[in-house]
Amino acid sequence: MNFTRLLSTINYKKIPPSIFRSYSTMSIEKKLQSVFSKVDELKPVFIERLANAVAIPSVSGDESLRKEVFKMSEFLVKELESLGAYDIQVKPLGKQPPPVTDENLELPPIVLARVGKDETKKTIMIYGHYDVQPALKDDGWDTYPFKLVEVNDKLYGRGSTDDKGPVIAWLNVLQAHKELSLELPVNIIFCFEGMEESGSLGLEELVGREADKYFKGVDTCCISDNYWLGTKKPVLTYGLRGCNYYQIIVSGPGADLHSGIFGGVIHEPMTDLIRVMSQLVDVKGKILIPGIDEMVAPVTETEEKLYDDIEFDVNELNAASGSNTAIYQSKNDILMHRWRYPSLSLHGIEGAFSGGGAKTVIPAKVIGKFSIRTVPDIDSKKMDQYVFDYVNAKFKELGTPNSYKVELIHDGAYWKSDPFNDSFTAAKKATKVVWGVEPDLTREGGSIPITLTFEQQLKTNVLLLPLGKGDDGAHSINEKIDVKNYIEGAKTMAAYLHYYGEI
Ligand SMILES: C[C@H](N)C(=O)N[C@@H](Cc1c[nH]cn1)C(=O)O
Ligand SMILES: [Zn+2]
Ligand SMILES: [Zn+2]
Repeated sequence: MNFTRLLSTINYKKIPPSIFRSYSTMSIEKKLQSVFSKVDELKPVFIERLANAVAIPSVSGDESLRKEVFKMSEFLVKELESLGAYDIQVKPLGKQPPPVTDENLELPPIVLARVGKDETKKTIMIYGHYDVQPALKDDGWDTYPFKLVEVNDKLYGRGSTDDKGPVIAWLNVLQAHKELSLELPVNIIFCFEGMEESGSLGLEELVGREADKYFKGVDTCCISDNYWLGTKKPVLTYGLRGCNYYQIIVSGPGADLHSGIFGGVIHEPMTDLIRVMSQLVDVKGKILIPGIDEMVAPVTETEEKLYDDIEFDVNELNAASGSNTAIYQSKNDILMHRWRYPSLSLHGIEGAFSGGGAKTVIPAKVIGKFSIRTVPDIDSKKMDQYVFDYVNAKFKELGTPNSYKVELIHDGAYWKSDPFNDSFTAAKKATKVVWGVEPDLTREGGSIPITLTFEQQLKTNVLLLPLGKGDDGAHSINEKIDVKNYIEGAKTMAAYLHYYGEI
């Protein structure tokens, strides 16, 4: 039975009014028992809802798929409407700023929605993103990336863990409450964006504009858009690295050329680019651009001790990467280099020959892409200048007549907070009640560009409540979320709302 048909079989009017009265005297634990049973009962519906979301290839980084990103926003609006959200606003963000191929490309909208309007209750702002990373079957996926496939209790598909799984899990929490006719213990404001994987363009300005309007009265923010550190233990997260993404454009010849005719007699753009890109970082991950490491905050004794309690080892890293390629073997080194030191990664070269076979071409124009993950206390603007100066100096050393340009595509700030506020307390209780263990407190190596803005603009704290495991393969091939994490994750979210509501 499809999801819409299943919903239509439920007659909400037939629920006796006595149910509403009985909840008011119930303990949180009793209410949660009902919610958990309902979540278990609705598992097939929840999986189908995620399948419908994954089927929309909402890749924000691919201009040709922008209409799919819009379609995904419409999908969310329909789901929110059917689950009782109100004041749903689809906020346009205007045109995508350069660098962009189509100057008229519209940014996907921000979807805002409210659930509950009880002034005696606290208000939680829940953020998630409905865009995904690119994915092609030919990248090496075992199955078509935009069809959710269940194998051995794991749900495979692009966005299953990042971030459609968690976004849909919040909607599942609404449905469980609705079907139980159980009032939510807090007011919720949803904020879903469609450009997170491409630098959250336009969102910061929107948050600034709406801070005292739509977001007025927010007590805390909760984001489910990262992952457990390993595969066994749930975590709560209090830090993120930032991300500044750059491109280097090199062009020379008027067209792609025959390497037999022009090889050895002209300056090749690709040779220049590779020479410069190879001088950005060494093979052990050391950033070669002067000035960046010098801005990193020193390690304190208190911080050093925090790593001792965390469950993780190099085998978990190797398992998640599917290799034995770790640079560091000790837990502390791995965690510090993932969480509190910057890293520079080379991502690709647009315009380079990348197919099978042996095409003998000299590409006329190539664009190298790389990013730097930033940490406290790196000054983002200063770092940009160091990058530009270094790349320009390296090109000058080449003495090439090819033209070159280095530019920032997007940036997003790092964020670090204190994991000892009411929101973390509620999430710790929720984790314990669902998973039976205390969560580890972690930082995340990835980035969620808008996090710091929420904290600053809404003058509140942010909790990261990840659902998926460290081996989910976010951004990689065969991305998945375990059915258990998806279902127990929804329970954890629900329990978090109830415990936060009672504080
Ligand atoms: C952690 C989050 N799920 C994520 O994947 N964030 C992206 C954000 C980003 C920044 N620039 C481009 N994308 C990431 O960390 O890569
Ligand atoms: Zn992502
Ligand atoms: Zn994400």
